[in-house]
Amino acid sequence: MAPARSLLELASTIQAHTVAIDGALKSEALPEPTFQSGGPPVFGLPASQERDRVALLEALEEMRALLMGPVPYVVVSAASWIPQKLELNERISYAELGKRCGLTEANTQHIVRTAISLRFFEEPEKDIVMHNSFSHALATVPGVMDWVGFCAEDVLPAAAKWAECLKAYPGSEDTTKAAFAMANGGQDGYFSLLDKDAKRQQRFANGQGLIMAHPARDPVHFVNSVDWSGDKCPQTVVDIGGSNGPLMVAILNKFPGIRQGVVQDLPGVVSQAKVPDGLQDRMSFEAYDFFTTQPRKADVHIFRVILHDWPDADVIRILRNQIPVLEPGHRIILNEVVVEGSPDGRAVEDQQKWISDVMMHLLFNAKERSRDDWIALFAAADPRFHVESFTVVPPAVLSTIVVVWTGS
Ligand SMILES: C[S@@+](CC[C@H](N)C(=O)[O-])C[C@H]1O[C@@H](n2cnc3c(N)ncnc32)[C@H](O)[C@@H]1O
Repeated sequence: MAPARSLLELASTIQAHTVAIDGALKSEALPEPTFQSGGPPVFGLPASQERDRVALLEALEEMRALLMGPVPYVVVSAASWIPQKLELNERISYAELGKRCGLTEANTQHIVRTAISLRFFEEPEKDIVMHNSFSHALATVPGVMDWVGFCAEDVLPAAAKWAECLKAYPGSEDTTKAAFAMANGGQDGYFSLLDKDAKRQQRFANGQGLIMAHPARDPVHFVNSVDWSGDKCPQTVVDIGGSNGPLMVAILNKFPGIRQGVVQDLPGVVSQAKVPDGLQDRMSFEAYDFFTTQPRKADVHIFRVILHDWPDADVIRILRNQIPVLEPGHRIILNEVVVEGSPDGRAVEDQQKWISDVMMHLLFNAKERSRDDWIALFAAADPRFHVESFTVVPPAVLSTIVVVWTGS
């Protein structure tokens, strides 16, 4: 654990990074973030400032924690349909908003005032409510409500079952014994339940799209981390569990030498996905279940934030299913969080990784893995896999793990 900084040290760190961010906003003529209605909903800071933004958030979080003490935070999943019932700049009474949402005036007031305390909505005059930029973003930014819905309806009920589940199935690595399964009838693991529910599956894909577009997870970090210059550029690439294809689009745009890029996912996902204009002759989608033998030969098979969703025994099955199409020198490339030891005090990044670890456990009975865990898993799947390299360049949070097939 890094030593705590003094209040004055923190204040000067905050000052330095704020000056850097302010300078970047001014030099690019970008607006400042604001809570005011009509303000930009997303802080559109250039990617070059991501390190300053994270360092600033870390210093602020440390300062806040020091000043607040061990006060529990209460996360309120305010009735998620409310933001969509209000237009930008519209001012209405709680009674009218309640009518639109099918809630009583009093319940609406309780929920919205709690949300106001968390910086969503505002009350410009007594008992009148309107959007601020945060609540308007909930109603309008693509993927935000899908992510809120996933957290409220998939994650929270699982979280409520977690303690019971840990006692009922200690140490289980079976997805059908995860807290999510327990909260949903105990028959299916997460993805098999989603495969029977097209709306929920689409909600997950949209929410995931939003999260994966975050500057720390942007596909740009993957394409910058692979050495595919000149002769090293693969001809054929398959992205397994590639959802609606954001990584493949970034790959094909950066590497025109790639002849064919195939995105594989479950049938319900690929049937909704579209190849963007300009990539029709190089990119395609195909249905493939990675618990069956891989049918498609390629120079590179990618798994991006896939294997952390699965317990060790399932990962081993998934990896072995790829072997029939591998030739010597072919690569499997992972893009995954790598956790090392106990959190080292870099609060923002550590919290993201360890909260993700908890989510993997309660949804899938899976986990985030260390470098040694990944090496051991490939060795257990087949000793002919050689883990060649781990690369992560901050502000990326996902490591690129290159694995070479050495068998015949
Ligand atoms: C966490 S998301 C990752 C999506 C994408 N790779 C990315 O980087 O955003 C997991 C993906 O695995 C897919 N998936 C789950 N089970 C699968 C299976 N048995 N076969 C193929 N894809 C599967 C899901 O549909 C989902 O798109």
